[in-house]
Amino acid sequence: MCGIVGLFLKDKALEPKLGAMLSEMLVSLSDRGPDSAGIAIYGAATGNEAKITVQSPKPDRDFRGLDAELAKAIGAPVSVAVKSTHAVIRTTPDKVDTAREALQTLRPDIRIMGAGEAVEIYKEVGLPEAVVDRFDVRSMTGTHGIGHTRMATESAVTTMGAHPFSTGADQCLVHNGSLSNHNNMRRELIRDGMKFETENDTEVAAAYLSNRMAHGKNLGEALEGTLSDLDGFFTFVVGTKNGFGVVRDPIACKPAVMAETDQYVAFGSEYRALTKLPGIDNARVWEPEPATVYFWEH
Ligand SMILES: NC(=O)CC[C@H](N)C(=O)O
Repeated sequence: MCGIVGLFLKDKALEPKLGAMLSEMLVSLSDRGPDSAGIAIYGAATGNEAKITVQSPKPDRDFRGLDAELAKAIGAPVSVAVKSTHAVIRTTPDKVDTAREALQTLRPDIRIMGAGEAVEIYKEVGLPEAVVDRFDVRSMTGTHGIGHTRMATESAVTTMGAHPFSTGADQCLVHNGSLSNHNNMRRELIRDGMKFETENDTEVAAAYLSNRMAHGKNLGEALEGTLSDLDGFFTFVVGTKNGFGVVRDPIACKPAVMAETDQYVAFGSEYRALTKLPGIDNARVWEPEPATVYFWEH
């Protein structure tokens, strides 16, 4: 099982409702995965601000005074917006790597969920409803987003094992399925400098795409590569700063449905995830083909 959703807006008028629509879509698939849930929301990048979403098992201790300590350590302005166990740290784009390093020393228990100019990632153990409430995702505005509710097949049920997995700036991925060559692929990617936080197969798929894009491929080309380089079952839904992509393995045994109108492109593991979207009755609705890459960019 596992339930995945994605929503890529074309109509700016819907942006204030992105969090509410994506939350509704994910909650409707709760029975596909009780272990953990997560959502990535992309807001418009301003070009002069970067965001690092972090998680702490002890938020009261770790987030208190962090803004001033981190600003001093990296020599740049920092703000910290706390939401339950997560916080979004904002600083200047050139300081993201320095800030990540400084965090390891200042707050060793903090985990990084993702970073970039546009993305914020919220994920925890528990059902979608609880996760969406805890992080007030329904009130979030944005241009596109992806979400996941997990029934674990690989690796422990932990915050870090929850999807979306983010392995590159503004990149993240959710997955329904299981990969059979992820250990070999992980070793190959580590040899090429990629870093891993978990034993999870999906993290390998995310890192594979980040690695290919770091080598100059665009999102569509990187997704195409999964069809020859990754073995096993997969439906992937992927977000980048401006883009949104979908690919299914050649057998495509995991359910998937897409809908497109003038206002949005939407993905759901099942049609019930799409039923509340505006104009769905007149949308073009289709099952994405096996071994076929779909992607959209703003
Ligand atoms: N049921 C699934 O699709 C699981 C996805 C992935 N293999 C995981 O364990 O997280």
